[in-house]
Amino acid sequence: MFRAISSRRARMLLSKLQCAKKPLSTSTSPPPIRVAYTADSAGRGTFATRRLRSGDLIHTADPLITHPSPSLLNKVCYFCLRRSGPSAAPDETDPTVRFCGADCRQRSQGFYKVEKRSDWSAFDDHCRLQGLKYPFLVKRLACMVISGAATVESLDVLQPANLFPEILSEMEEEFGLLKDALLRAGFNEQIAFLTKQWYIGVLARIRINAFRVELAGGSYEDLLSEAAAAVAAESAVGNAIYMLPSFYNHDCDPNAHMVWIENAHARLKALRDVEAGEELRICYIDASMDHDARQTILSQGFGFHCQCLRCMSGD
Ligand SMILES: C[S@@+](CC[C@H](N)C(=O)[O-])C[C@H]1O[C@@H](n2cnc3c(N)ncnc32)[C@H](O)[C@@H]1O
Repeated sequence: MFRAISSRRARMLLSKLQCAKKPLSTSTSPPPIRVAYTADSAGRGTFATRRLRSGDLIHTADPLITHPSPSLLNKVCYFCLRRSGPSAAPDETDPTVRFCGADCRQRSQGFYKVEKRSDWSAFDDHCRLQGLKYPFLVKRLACMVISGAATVESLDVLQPANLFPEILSEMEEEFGLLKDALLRAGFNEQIAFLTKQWYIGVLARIRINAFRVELAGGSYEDLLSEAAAAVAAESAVGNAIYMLPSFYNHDCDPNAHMVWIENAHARLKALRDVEAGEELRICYIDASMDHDARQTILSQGFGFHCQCLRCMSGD
């Protein structure tokens, strides 16, 4: 039914999956899924290796890269995206940044030290004015690479988006501002990897693999601020890149979904009974939209024409 990935690709994928240095939580047993090529045009996908029941936790996943939504910067943890309670003190050197605790502060140390050395005002202002969120993930990855917390090739295994010439020219400005901020801070040899080609390659992967992190848990107070944030069109606490979840394909009537309770630590859950060998698919968009709206967003945002059973039935 599907082509298995070659052993060299499988080894590469495994090493990528293991590259997150310390997970937000640990799980010992391997997840009941495997990544393989689908029989249709969707490329690689995830398949159940045993029967799953509706509601089963398939696996959890920790992000490789996170970044808070720009407007919630002082309201969520700069590392794990947990909503900060009254006890979360702002960073001593930057009142706009908060860590939820010593662990997140310690685990951010490397990239944050690099980030703190640079003046990001031009880059940040440009992204905010243009309403861009993904360049913040590239900025964080670049700082992680410089600090040794991630490798230059961290995202290479993920599928890139096809970029149109207009988007490529827009990226040139962000790239220039990112590089300039790091050069001005005295990073020279350390940013030899930071070429326009690297920037575009990373952003092309982030565009179709980034998840909007929307927390399901929370107190009444959180719900109020969530409602306020939703009004301001900012219901997500941030964006994050995951490795294994990036291999889940889309279906408008999915059999799996990804949930976040308190922070960017994600849970992949079965939405109905799934047989061994069946492909697991999640819904990339708001499933309540009508057929035409879903098709437009999937085609413009993800570059594919959805041919799931729901779309084929015209629903
Ligand atoms: C997050 S990736 C999913 C994993 C990807 N198939 C791979 O090989 O890495 C998203 C991309 O997968 C493809 N894809 C996902 N769901 C699809 C579907 N239902 N039909 C066709 N292509 C799909 C599209 O190219 C989309 O941009």
